[in-house]
Amino acid sequence: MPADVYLLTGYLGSGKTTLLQKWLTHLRVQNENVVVLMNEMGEEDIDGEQLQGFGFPVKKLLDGCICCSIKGELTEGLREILNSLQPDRILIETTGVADPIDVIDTLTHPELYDRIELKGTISVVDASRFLDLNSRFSSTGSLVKTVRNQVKYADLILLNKTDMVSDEQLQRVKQKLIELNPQAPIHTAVQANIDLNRLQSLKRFEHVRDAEAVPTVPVQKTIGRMSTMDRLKQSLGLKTSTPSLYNSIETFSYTFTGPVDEKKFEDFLYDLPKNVYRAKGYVLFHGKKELISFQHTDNQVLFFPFENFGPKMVAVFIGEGMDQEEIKNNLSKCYAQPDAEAPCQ
Ligand SMILES: Nc1nc2c(ncn2[C@@H]2O[C@H](COP(=O)(O)OP(=O)(O)OP(=O)(O)O)[C@@H](O)[C@H]2O)c(=O)[nH]1
Repeated sequence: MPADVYLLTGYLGSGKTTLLQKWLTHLRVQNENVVVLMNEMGEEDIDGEQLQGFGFPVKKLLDGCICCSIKGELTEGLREILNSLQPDRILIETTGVADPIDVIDTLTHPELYDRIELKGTISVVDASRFLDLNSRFSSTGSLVKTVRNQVKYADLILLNKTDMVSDEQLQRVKQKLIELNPQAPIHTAVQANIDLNRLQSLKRFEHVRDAEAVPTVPVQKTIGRMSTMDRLKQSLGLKTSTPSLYNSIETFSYTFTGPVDEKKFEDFLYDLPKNVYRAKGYVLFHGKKELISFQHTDNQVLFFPFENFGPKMVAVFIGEGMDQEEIKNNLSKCYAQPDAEAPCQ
């Protein structure tokens, strides 16, 4: 029996790991043989730590994007998983900047054809940022394209973070999603809450829609957007005319040397420049014992106590054209505690 494969896509910080955590909790109860394959940019594995403790093997492909630079490693990684673990299901979480079309291309490769069955692509969309990311005026061309492809090639759209938008904005986002992908059902959610049986009964190119959605216009999805010339150029190691977003996205990490001041660190994250698209990691605050998992997107900063003390105290930054020195310099100012307040007279 081929293993069922589900592809989780969606822009940086949209809620993919949050969904995965819920899904794994559900699958654990069902006693299934599941393997998670995670892809993160950069050498530090932040999301993988969040998936420990579910009792399933988590395989990691770090420091590259499975849609382009380490595409070969995806095929290799899958082959290894199939041979050694013989799973019933494989859940793949892509990086937030992966173009799903290239990953789908790999998953439907003849070599893997009879060993896996791609059940579908689930796209997690951040309702609070989608319109902005989709705007050609505020995003780079390659970013817009990736964000759109993440929606276009989805078999199910999880419209997440609806707690952060008004009803009016939510309707505008939905309208845009339907324009991009009239076929995929849209599920609105907070904290990626969805009936998980819906995910598991997912079918590629399904036509089921929410009652509230407008009538659908069937479209033919195509796989492989690269031209023959580009494929030839790529096989020769030459630059193609369709550079992926990954080409311009960079990451760097910073290892903390001790605890930082909570307020200063929060301000530092809120003040990160716009070209830092995502920051996440683990940190210790002065006067607190537990490790904190922090999450930053351009409109949200969150701190959660993290019970597992395993991970390193490290911050990972993802963006374009980032001034690393400036960011590290500002971060180093967070170590000092503010002077104790003068006692009232
Ligand atoms: N306000 C709000 N926050 C959410 C919601 N869903 C997830 N989050 C938070 O958003 C942050 C990012 O969520 P993740 O699940 O890590 O996002 P991701 O897509 O896996 O991020 P990357 O892997 O870095 O691309 C976390 O701190 C979540 O707790 C939601 O519906 N509303």
